[in-house]
Amino acid sequence: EEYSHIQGTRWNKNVITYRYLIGRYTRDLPRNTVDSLVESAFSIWARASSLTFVRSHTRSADIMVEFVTSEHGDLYPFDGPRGTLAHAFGPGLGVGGDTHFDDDEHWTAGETGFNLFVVAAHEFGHALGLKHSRNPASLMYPTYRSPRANLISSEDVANINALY
Ligand SMILES: CNC(=O)[C@@H](NC(=O)[C@H](CC(C)C)CN(O)C=O)C(C)(C)C
Ligand SMILES: [Ca+2]
Ligand SMILES: [Zn+2]
Ligand SMILES: [Zn+2]
Repeated sequence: EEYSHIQGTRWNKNVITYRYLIGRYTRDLPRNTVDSLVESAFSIWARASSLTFVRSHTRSADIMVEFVTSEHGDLYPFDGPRGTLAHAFGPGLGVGGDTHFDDDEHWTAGETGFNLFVVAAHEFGHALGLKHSRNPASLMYPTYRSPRANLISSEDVANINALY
C-alpha cells in the first residue's frame, strides 16, 4: 500500500537517488541479483518518463531500499510470509520515498515465490507518487501478479507523465 497522506505528491526534481541500507539485503538472492532487479525496476519508470535514478552510497539518498520483517521502525509492521509483500512512502523528505520489502517472503528473479523485479516496480510507482489502479493490467494494481511481458501499462505511462 502507499502512505502518501504523510508525504507530498511528487518529487520536485528529475534526478532521484536511491541506496540500500547495508546489511538489510535479503538472503534469498545474491546481492548483485538484487541490485540488477532493483535497477531494472527503476529503469521501467525512467524509460516511461523524464526521470533518472542514480544509486547513491551516501546518507542523503531520496529512496532508501531495505528488506525488513515484522516491526521495523515505522508504523506499518509486516505480517510474516504472504499477505503484504512490501510498502513504500510517497515522495518527500526523511521517510519519503523509502521502500521496504517483507523479508519473510521468498524473493526470486523468476516465476516462483514473489518476483522482486515485479514488486519493486510497483513499489517505486508509489515512491514516485502514484496511487493504486483498479485496472488489472496496470502495474499499480494492488494485488501481486507473476511477471509478464509488458509489465507497465499505457495507463501507468500516462499517470507518471501527468505527474512529472
Ligand atoms: C500476495 N499478496 C498480495 O498481493 C498483497 N498485495 C501486496 O502486498 C501489495 C504489493 C503487491 C501489489 C506487489 C501491497 N502494496 O500495495 C504495496 O504497495 C495483498 C493483495 C494480499 C494485500
Ligand atoms: Ca508478508
Ligand atoms: Zn501498492
Ligand atoms: Zn516499513
